[in-house]
Amino acid sequence: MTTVVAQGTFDILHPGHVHYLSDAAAMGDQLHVIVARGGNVTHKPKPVLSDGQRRRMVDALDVVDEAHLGHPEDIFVPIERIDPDVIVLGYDQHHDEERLRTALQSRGIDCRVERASARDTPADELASTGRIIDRIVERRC
Ligand SMILES: Cc1cc2nc3c(=O)[nH]c(=O)nc-3n(C[C@H](O)[C@H](O)[C@H](O)COP(=O)(O)O)c2cc1C
Ligand SMILES: Nc1ncnc2c1ncn2[C@@H]1O[C@H](COP(=O)(O)OP(=O)(O)OP(=O)(O)O)[C@@H](O)[C@H]1O
Repeated sequence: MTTVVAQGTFDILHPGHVHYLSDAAAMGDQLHVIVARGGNVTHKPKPVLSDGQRRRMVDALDVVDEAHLGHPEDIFVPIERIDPDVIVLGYDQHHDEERLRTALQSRGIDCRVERASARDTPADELASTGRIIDRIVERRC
């Protein structure tokens, strides 16, 4: 049984998220997803939706076995509990794979780090939370 972990903010689900999570699920038998706490999202605007709503929506996806809210302070606490064989990063996520491997080793966590593939977005789709919000502002405000 290969356990896989994916993680992200997942604010306003879109086909890019489905692609990432399907790719991650295909790398093992069981997919656990860690949903970032809004308070820890500092590299882009804070999520619009609450921590609980984002977790519930990810948990409802077919490819996901279980979605967990992230830890408020220590990102390795949920990893230690889930004990994955593989962590799959999104194709464009800012985390440095080598630094993550080193940090996992120093915590005594034995797991691989992989990257999901990118996806070509069809012309009629918006596969970006930021772009969906821009479209809403443009059309509804
Ligand atoms: C292995 C790993 C575990 C993580 N665990 C948590 C966590 O427990 N709590 C949290 O708030 N963020 C956690 N994060 C960080 C968020 O998921 C991070 O903000 C996310 O990578 C943002 O991605 P996005 O910009 O694609 O949404 C973790 C990141 C990694 C790489
Ligand atoms: N079009 C896409 N193709 C492949 N993966 C994607 C795509 N869109 C998002 N993802 C993956 O899902 C992860 C989580 O997405 P995230 O919550 O950051 O939303 P986002 O839509 O990329 O956000 P924003 O557009 O506001 O930067 C991303 O880091 C990325 O790896």
